[in-house]
Amino acid sequence: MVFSGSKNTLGGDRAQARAGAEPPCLFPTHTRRAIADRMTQITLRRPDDWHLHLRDGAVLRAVTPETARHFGRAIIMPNLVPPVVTGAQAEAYRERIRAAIPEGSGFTPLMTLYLTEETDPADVARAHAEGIVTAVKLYPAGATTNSASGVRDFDKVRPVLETMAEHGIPLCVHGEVVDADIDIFDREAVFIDRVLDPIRRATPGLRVVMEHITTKDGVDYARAGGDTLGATITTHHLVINRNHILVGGIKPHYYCLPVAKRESHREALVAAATSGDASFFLGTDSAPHTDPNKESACGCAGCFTATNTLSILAEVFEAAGALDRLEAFTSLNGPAFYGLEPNADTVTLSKGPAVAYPPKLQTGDGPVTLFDPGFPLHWSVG
Ligand SMILES: NC(=O)N[C@@H](CC(=O)O)C(=O)O
Ligand SMILES: [Zn+2]
Ligand SMILES: [Zn+2]
Repeated sequence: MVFSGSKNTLGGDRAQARAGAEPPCLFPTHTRRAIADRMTQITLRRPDDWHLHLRDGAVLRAVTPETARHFGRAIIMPNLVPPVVTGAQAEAYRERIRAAIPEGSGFTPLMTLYLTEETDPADVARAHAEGIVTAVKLYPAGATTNSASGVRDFDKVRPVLETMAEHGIPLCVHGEVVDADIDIFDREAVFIDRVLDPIRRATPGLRVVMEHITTKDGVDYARAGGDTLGATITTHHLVINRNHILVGGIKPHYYCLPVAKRESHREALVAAATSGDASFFLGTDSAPHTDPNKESACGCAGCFTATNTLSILAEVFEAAGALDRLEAFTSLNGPAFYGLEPNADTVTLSKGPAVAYPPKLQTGDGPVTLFDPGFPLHWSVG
């Protein structure tokens, strides 16, 4: 990562800010201004998104350019209707995505298979060996959007998981139990104890990504999990807690799964994302639903963040005094976990007057509201 000033300059300023001291006026005004100006740009290896929903049809065509504009690669979620369950279906879906990528973009979709109790281990191994599929996605049946075909009996998928461990194919996990007697705010923590930990113990070597973690429990488990365990964190879970959804009237555009938790959990997520720890990397979980499907008596879960994610993340990292660790989270830790090189090219973020994003993305199926972080965004990309 290149700050337009040196890292030492930034570190020095931060140390002074912490000590409450004024920066010393050792430089003539024009030199000081030049240093300040240089602090307002950061150049990062081009980010990747390790958890993304592109959907299909008209929505796919509308949202793909939003991600392709800033990101080098993305792990594409397979929860279409019907889901992407075979290598052949993943290959066909990849073609539809490629057709929606704007001319001249270097964006690469990395495909996943939707794990079912009928998944054929040989098909998974073949699709991975042929470079069609990067990972396999585990949805507990009923846990989230389009998860009805997911797994009910985890013993039934053991042969697939063993094949994946053998071939180094990562398992991406939506980590929530679905038991009616488990409170929705506890479902992630209970999943770790009852499902995830037993799966990892039963299948040593299996590489697992805990997707979109929302709790301190998730942070602690991922941090202690060693080289075979990683965790993605979304943009929106770094910004909102459960009050944002419920206080002052129900806010459907802040409803996603796993549902945002209390503030102390959000703080644990920010601490993890900004720590530089290689266990944690960006997976936006940008999940477009059209407004009528969100603003409904039974609204869909998902926040659409592809368009403004990098601007929001720069604000979050700046507020945490951790702009120098943004690149690890967006661009380095993810490729390292997936055994890939970081992107060769870069993006530059510049700080200036507040950037205005249109509140909605228009699609052929209707408008999709962008996630509103609730604070002004001063960092723009490009
Ligand atoms: N995160 C969400 O709230 N929704 C996702 C599904 C998922 O990632 O669980 C979706 O597909 O809409
Ligand atoms: Zn999920
Ligand atoms: Zn998702």
